Amino acid sequence: MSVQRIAMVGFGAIGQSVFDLIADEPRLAMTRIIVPDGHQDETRAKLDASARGGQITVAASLDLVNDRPDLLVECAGHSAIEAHVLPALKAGVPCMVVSIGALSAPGLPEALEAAAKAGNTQVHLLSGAIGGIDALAAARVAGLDSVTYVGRKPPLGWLGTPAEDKLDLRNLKEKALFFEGSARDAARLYPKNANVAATLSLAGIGLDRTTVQLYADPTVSENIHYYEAQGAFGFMGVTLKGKPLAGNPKTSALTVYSVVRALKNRVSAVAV
Ligand SMILES: NC(=O)C1=CN([C@@H]2O[C@H](COP(=O)(O)OP(=O)(O)OC[C@H]3O[C@@H](n4cnc5c(N)ncnc54)[C@H](OP(=O)(O)O)[C@@H]3O)[C@@H](O)[C@H]2O)C=CC1
Ligand SMILES: O=C([O-])CC(=O)C(=O)O
Repeated sequence: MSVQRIAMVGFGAIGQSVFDLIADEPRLAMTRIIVPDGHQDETRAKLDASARGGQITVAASLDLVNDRPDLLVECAGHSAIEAHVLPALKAGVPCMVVSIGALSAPGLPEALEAAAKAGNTQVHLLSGAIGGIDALAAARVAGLDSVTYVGRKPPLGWLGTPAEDKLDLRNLKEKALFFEGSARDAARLYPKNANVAATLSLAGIGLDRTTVQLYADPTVSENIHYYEAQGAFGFMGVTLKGKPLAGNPKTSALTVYSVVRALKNRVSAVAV
């Protein structure tokens, strides 16, 4: 299998961990890291400290002419999908996307599909912090009746969200429900925590029919995701207790491993 030249968008908690974990795979060559203007010196310094930085360009945008990647990996956020993923797809570069919550914005899933079709390529929506997406998407083939999702995180994982207006997060003593509604409303109100709800919706029965409950829980240290699906296939219930990443407590470490798995599968003789 030939070496894959990879451009990665975002060098935050996920991007840096992915960079470290693919270091031992010579067929995955990171050639460009795209970060916002003003972050380039800081990113360069981190790369130089890693001893692998010499071959890598740090820039604010893609160069599809002189430095065309074989693959683009997005680990950044909503704006990166519009700024970098859509143009890469249109130019025929396959893309992997981790900011799935962004796809709850009206029109964005359709825009991604149109861009991939225009470039005759594919966008891979990664499973990120949740598991069982293969089974859920397969179950959809026979028809799903319901998908319900319950998200539970330590109170500080909800700082900076509207949960702060409903709960005293720093002094919470017991588990508290602060949102109940559709995945569409969950994604609108809690966009930075909407990745799992949006992933389940895309694999299952859509944003309006997927029901969501969100809890802050001072008794847990993990990000706990539970969902149930019912349909012609039978029933499934999945619990995932994800340890948070040190660099960002809102993000489960499993998200990083899902990116690494997808990248390694691209260059492995056997993909699993
Ligand atoms: N699918 C899933 O299950 C999960 C998905 N995620 C999503 O993954 C993404 C990354 O998460 P995480 O690494 O924890 O977040 P971080 O905030 O730690 O890192 C994101 C980085 O991307 C940068 N960035 C933002 N926009 C752009 C852009 N347009 N171009 C280049 N760089 C950009 C940010 O820069 P700056 O600091 O300047 O904004 C920041 O450095 C988020 O969208 C998050 O919601 C997270 C967890 C689970
Ligand atoms: O657990 C995670 O990494 C992220 C999460 O809850 C979400 O965005 O839905």
